[in-house]
Parts: sequence; structure tokens; C-alpha cells
Amino acid sequence: MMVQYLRLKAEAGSHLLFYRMGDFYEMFYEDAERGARLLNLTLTKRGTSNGAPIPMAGVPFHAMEGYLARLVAAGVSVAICEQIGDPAASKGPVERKIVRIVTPGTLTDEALLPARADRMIAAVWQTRVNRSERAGLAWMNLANGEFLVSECAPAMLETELHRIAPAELVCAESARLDVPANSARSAIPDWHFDMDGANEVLQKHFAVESLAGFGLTDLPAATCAAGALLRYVSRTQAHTLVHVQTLRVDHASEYVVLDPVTRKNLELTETISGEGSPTLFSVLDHCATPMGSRLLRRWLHHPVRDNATALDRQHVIASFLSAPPGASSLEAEPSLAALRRLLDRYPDLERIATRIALRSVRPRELASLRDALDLLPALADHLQRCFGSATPLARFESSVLVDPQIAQLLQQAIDPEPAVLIREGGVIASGYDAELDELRRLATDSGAFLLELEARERERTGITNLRVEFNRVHGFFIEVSRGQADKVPADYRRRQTLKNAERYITPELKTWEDKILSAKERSLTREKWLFEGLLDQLSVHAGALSVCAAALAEIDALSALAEHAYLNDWTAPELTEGSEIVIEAGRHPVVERSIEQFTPNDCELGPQQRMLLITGPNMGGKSTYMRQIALIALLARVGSFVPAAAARVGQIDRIFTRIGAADDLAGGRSTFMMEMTEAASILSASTPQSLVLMDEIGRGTSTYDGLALAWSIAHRLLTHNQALTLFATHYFEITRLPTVASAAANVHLAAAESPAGIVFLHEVHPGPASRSYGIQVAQRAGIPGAVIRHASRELSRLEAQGAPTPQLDLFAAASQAPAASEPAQDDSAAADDGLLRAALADIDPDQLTPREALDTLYRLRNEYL
Ligand SMILES: Nc1ncnc2c1ncn2[C@@H]1O[C@H](COP(=O)(O)OP(=O)(O)OP(=O)(O)O)[C@@H](O)[C@H]1O
Repeated sequence: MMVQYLRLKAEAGSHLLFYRMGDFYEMFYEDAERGARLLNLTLTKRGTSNGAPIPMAGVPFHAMEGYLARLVAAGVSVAICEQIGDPAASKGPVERKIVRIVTPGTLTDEALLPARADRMIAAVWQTRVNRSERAGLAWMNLANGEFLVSECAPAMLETELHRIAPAELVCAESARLDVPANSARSAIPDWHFDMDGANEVLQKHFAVESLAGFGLTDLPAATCAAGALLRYVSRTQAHTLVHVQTLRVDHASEYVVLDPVTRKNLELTETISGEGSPTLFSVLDHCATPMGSRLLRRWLHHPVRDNATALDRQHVIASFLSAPPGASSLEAEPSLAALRRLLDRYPDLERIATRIALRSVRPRELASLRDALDLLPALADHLQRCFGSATPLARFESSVLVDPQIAQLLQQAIDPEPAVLIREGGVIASGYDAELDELRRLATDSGAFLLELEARERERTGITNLRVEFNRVHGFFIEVSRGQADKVPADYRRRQTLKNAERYITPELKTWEDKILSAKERSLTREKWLFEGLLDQLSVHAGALSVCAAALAEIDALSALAEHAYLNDWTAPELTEGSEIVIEAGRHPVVERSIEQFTPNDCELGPQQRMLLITGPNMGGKSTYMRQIALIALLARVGSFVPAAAARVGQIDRIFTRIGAADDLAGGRSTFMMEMTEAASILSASTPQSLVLMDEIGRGTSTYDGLALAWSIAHRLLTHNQALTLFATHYFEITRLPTVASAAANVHLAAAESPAGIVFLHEVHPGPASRSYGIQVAQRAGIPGAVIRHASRELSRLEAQGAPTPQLDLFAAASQAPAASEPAQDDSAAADDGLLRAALADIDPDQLTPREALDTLYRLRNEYL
């Protein structure tokens, strides 16, 4: 047996091998030690190898899913090996085979998948294309069959990986890659990414002669990644990936780019501290179905650049909110509420459709599919009746109506309340198959048949005390007392002679006995066979079911957004082609839900006013204001309504954020270094169509350095990048920027002092702030009174001395008129000078090749001229 085990283990490679032995899955050697540690199992021993005992640990077969879930959550892959031979018929160990491999990114089991989030698997391959380095990406959502590819510059790889957020990342053994924090890494041999092999695997899977139809001609790196991924995923599944029916090129340029830092800072689906709520997704997710929730999550991570796509969604939401012709707008909600109630009754059709294709669907899922299909006509009718067929909703009507034959088939085939597993029987409805009905009747109604047979034989033979009986040794027999034995007909065969009686069997009873003794077993076998046949018939419709599921998910996500808009008074933003974000009375979508009275604020960014310099006291609401503008812009680009009285949002290519400060100790970067790295990427990549959020840049170093950097960064963003920028700062000097660059404007968060202390008004007013209120905020935070009094005395002393540092004169100077433009320009020139000197000091000319020297010269010229 160990020889067989070692052969299978070699096949399983680095995956844990679950080796089926009777009612257990056993692990041996290092697998046993690792499995026991991860799953908290008892480590035992079995036999010896080279004189040493073999470690062993096992899990009961019926509890396997729970253990698998824990292993997958820990990023461990498991190869599952089943007994496929007949133990009774085999000499030596029963034949066994690895039937599937469960990896973090290739799950399709209901129990192992998160309901309201996708689990992607991605592959990456970097290669040189036309003398420049390209990163090819392929990713698959096995639970719905989506298969996508894209290519990008290596510098964008991290951003792309965060957008895709794979649970598992497949890469070449030789690749040096930073894998996103939540991804498990799986290394495969480099040659799996070979171009010829990739073409072959993909062409074979899609049964095509060329991949040109998929638009892969100019994407060699992505093609290699797709081939390797398809090969990897196929190996993990017991069945072919029939539901992966197409491959789509996903152009990153279709979406507003959000780098990993921005996704985190905007708390789209995860808070900064890693919780699931409160986030934008958690407040918006009113979806009735898991597939609707997953789609909404995907949308929030993929705001679109194209107005048409966003407007199409917005129009559907508007249709949901518009009342039927002639009715008042108050009636909109009830018909929307009725729709939401209808959606509540739908199961996860998307995943059921996939599991039908993968033939791993459970009986109860088919029962819920049957019930759901029954509801579809009512849903289509509701859409038509309440929202009218002339609206953008009409496009869903044909997709949600699937062939009624599927519903009919399921009605006939599946028991009203089927068992959990097919192996238990009780899944196929009675009346669907005459033979199954007969087997079940035999297995359960044997008493009636025996009584009927006994009565018939008594009448036929005239033997009144004839009895039909059963015992374990002889099975069924007809017993006749010895005195009556001469009356038995010729077809009676003697089975046993007792002292006072004879026992017989008849051909009819023998046939019936054979039938009944195996009836249970045969009814189970027949049921399995019928179930397989049913899956054959259903899998023909898996594609149509997926289309229906996608339409339902979209209706669900859009009606959830409509409901949120209705309940929270959101409005439809205007989407324009320009570069602008104009918001009237905007609110923060998450914060407005958590506090009683949210103060709305306006914002105007556009070609004439590209930067808002935001000042105000700590706790005044600067970060909230900046984030709400970014979230409103993002929601508009998702196609949602927005929390504002009115909004106009133009084209946005990227949203950048430099908010808050956190050390990246693991990455070896200090707070200041992180801050500057993020600022550097903003300066190098933002464009006039980008939205940039900068919160307190430069505070992580000495005041003069910080101020000089903050000034220069803001100046450069205004003059060079020309991005739409929200720039919050405590450096008052920077509020002079509008005097040198007219596209900048000052706003501040208002606060007032009352006898009870500082009152934050949270209102955005034009102009810079007049005071910092730092000491008052510190007092509210619970700094001891003695410290506060000491600080106040120090502040008065420093102010009396006449502002020795820019930091201290920050707000005191606010009431004075801003300085003339000359000195400010000097400031800017001085800061540039300092940076140039620092850059020159970093260069060691002796270490540069002529080419590098020339490049450096060009870079410096571009940056400082
Ligand atoms: N517009 C608003 N209406 C009502 N409350 C608000 C508003 N904006 C912010 N707040 C409240 O004020 C708190 C502090 O806001 P925020 O963190 O944005 O201040 P801040 O100015 O960025 O502070 P710091 O400078 O210390 O980072 C928020 O948690 C929120 O409860």
C-alpha cells in the first residue's frame, strides 16, 4: 500500500495528499505532521519505513469539507485521492486515484466559497515584447466560468493584481514577484508558460484554429499566462471546464485606475484596519442574492471611464425609481420594494449553473433552481408591468426567461424535498421513472406483496394453512404442512424439509426475492443513473442559466442601488466629457449613515480651479470632505446615484490618495518614506484627468523640509500634472499658493469657540482657516489639564516671540493678506533648488554608463526646467 501511496504522493507534489482509507482520509509522513499542526489533529503512527515509524493523521470522510475549508483558508492546497476499485474484487491495495485538487483559487464547492465575494485565480508571466518588458495576466473565476486576460507595464502589475484580488496567484518558479497579501502563491515550472504550449492548450479547450478571435494577437505575455492558467486549473478539477466558454481581453484602460493604496484608503470593501464594515460596500449592499452582492462588489472596484456604460446603469436605477405612468413618485418605492421581495426568493443561480456544468450540483440546489425558475415569469411580468418595456430595463426581459422545459423537467424529476446527497437516495421524484418507482415499492412495500402472494397461492393450491415466510439463511419460502405436501403444484421447488413441514420456492417468489433483496441497492444505483441523466439534460442549458443568473445579478445590484438612493435621497449625477468634479451639497456615503446630522458641502474642481487647498482644525472634517468627493466621483463612475443635491462628474483616468500615514515595517519603509513613495508615484503618473487626494503631505519630517516638500509637490501638481487635486494641509504657507498659481483656491473647515470649548461646524467655507485649535482638540481628547495649561502658556510665549517657525505662525498669520507673489515664487524656486541639489548629490558620475548619464541629464532637465 505504501508503494501506491508514495506514487500518488509524487503525483500530488507539494499539495497535501488526502489518501482515502475506508471511512478516513489519511495523511502520512511530512503531510501528516503538517496536516496535524494545521488542523489540530492527533498524530499517530502506522508501520515503519527504514526502521522508523511512519507518522499518520486522518480526518473522517464525512467531515472532510470543514477540514478542507480550514486548509484552504490557510492557503494550503489539497490533492484528494479516492478508492476507485472494488475492495472485494481487488488483490492487494484497492485501486486509488487523485480525483481532484482543491486549491485556494479553484474552489467551486458551496461550503468552501464565500457567498458574497468572488474567489479568483490568476497567473502572471513577464516577458520581453518588442524590446520592452510586459507583464501578462490571466485570471479566472471558476465559480462562474469567467476567464479574462490583460497586459500591462511591469510597474502597473501591483495595481492590476490588487484590482483582480486573486485568492491564488500562479507564477513561474523563476519569477520574483510580490504577491498581494491575501493571495496564496503557487509556483509552476517555467515551461508551462511556453507560447506554443499555451496556444495549443487554449485552442484545444475552445476548439478553435486560432486565438485571433479572442483578440489575443498582440498580447503574447497574456496568452502565455492564459495557457498556463488553463492548464493549472484543468488539472485541479475532476471534470473538464465546460463552463469556461470564452476568453475576454480586459483592457485596464476601460476602468478608473485605483492603486492598492487608494483602494485601501477609500475603504471600498474593507476598512483601513481590514474589517468588512463599515465600508462603501457594506452600506450599499442591500442585494437580495449573493450573486447581486458579488456583482456590486466588482463594480465598486471597477469604476468605468466610458460614460455610456455608467449612464446605462444610471438609467436603469432611474427607471426603478420612476413611478408607472401617471402615478406620483411616491408610488415608486412600493413597486421597487415588491421587486426586492421577489428577488429575495432567488438562490445563487450563478453558482448553481456552474455546478451543473461541473456536475457537482447538489440535489437541494436543483430543488431551489426549480422553485426559482417557477418565479421567473412573475419577475419578468413585474418588470414589464411596473417599469414599462420602453425603459432600459427591457433588455433584461428576454434574458430572465429561460426555456420553460428546464422548469418542467426539474418539476418532474426532483422530489419536492430531496435528500442532501444523491448517495442517500430520495432525490428523484416518484412518477419520473417507472423502474425506480417499482424498486422503491419493492424496498418498502414488501409486506403487501407477500400477503397478496400468500392469498393467491392458498386459492390456487387449496392449502388453507400455506404461509409465505422469510429467514436469513434461506430467504423467502412457502411453507406447507407435511400432510398437505402432496397438493403442491409442479412449479414448487423444495428448498428445505422440516419435521412437520416442507418449504418451497416458486419461480415467481425467486424472481421477487432477487428483486427485493437488491431493491434498495438497485434503487440507489438507478437514482444515481437518473441523476446523471438529468445533469446531461440540464448541462445543455447551463449557458442559458448563466445568462439568466447574470441578468438577475444585475437587476439585483441595480435595484439595491436604487433602494439606497431612494432611502437616502441620492441623485443622478451628470456625466460629462470634460475634466471636472462639481458637487452641490455632497455627503460622505458611509459617514452620513453613522452620525445623526451630516453637514453637506459643495466642491468645484475644473479647468479653472484645479486644486482646493483645505485647511481647518484637527477633527474639523478635512479627511471626510476629501474622501466624500472621491467617493462621489467613484460612485458616479460606477453608474450609481450619489449622495448630493446635484453633481457633475467628468472624465477620470485615475484616483490617487495620499492619506494618513502608516509604517511599512515589513517592507522596510518608514512613515516618511512611505509618504514620499506615494507622492512620487502621484507626481509621475497623474494627469489632468486624475483626481488626487493629498492629506498633510510632508508632516513626517522637520517643519522646513516638510513645508518645502509640500509646497513643491502642490506646485508641481498644479503646473505640471494639472490634476484635479484636494490638498489638505496644516502648513499655512501653502495657502499662499493661489497667489502664484490661479488654478488653486483656498477653502477651510469652519469651527467656532464656545464657552464649552471648540465647536466643529463641518462647513466648508472659502479662504484659509484662521486658527488651528490644536490645544482645544487635545483637551477634548483627554490630555491632562496641567499639560494643556502648560501648552497654552508655551503657545503664548512663542507667539509673543514672533513666530520662529512656519508651523507656529501657520494660523496666526491667516488674518493677514497673503504675501505677494514674488516671495512665494522665491519659495518655490528655493524648494526646487533644494531638490535639485539633493538629486545631484545622489549621483555618482563615476558609476554611470554614458547612456545612464544621458538619461539622468534628461530626467533632471524635465523635472527642474
Ligand atoms: N460634514 C460633516 N458633517 C458632520 N460630521 C462630520 C462631517 N465631516 C466630519 N465629521 C465628523 O468629524 C469627524 C472628524 O472628521 P475628519 O477625520 O474628517 O477630520 P480631519 O479634519 O481630517 O481631522 P485631522 O486633521 O485630525 O485628521 C468625523 O469622524 C465625523 O464624525
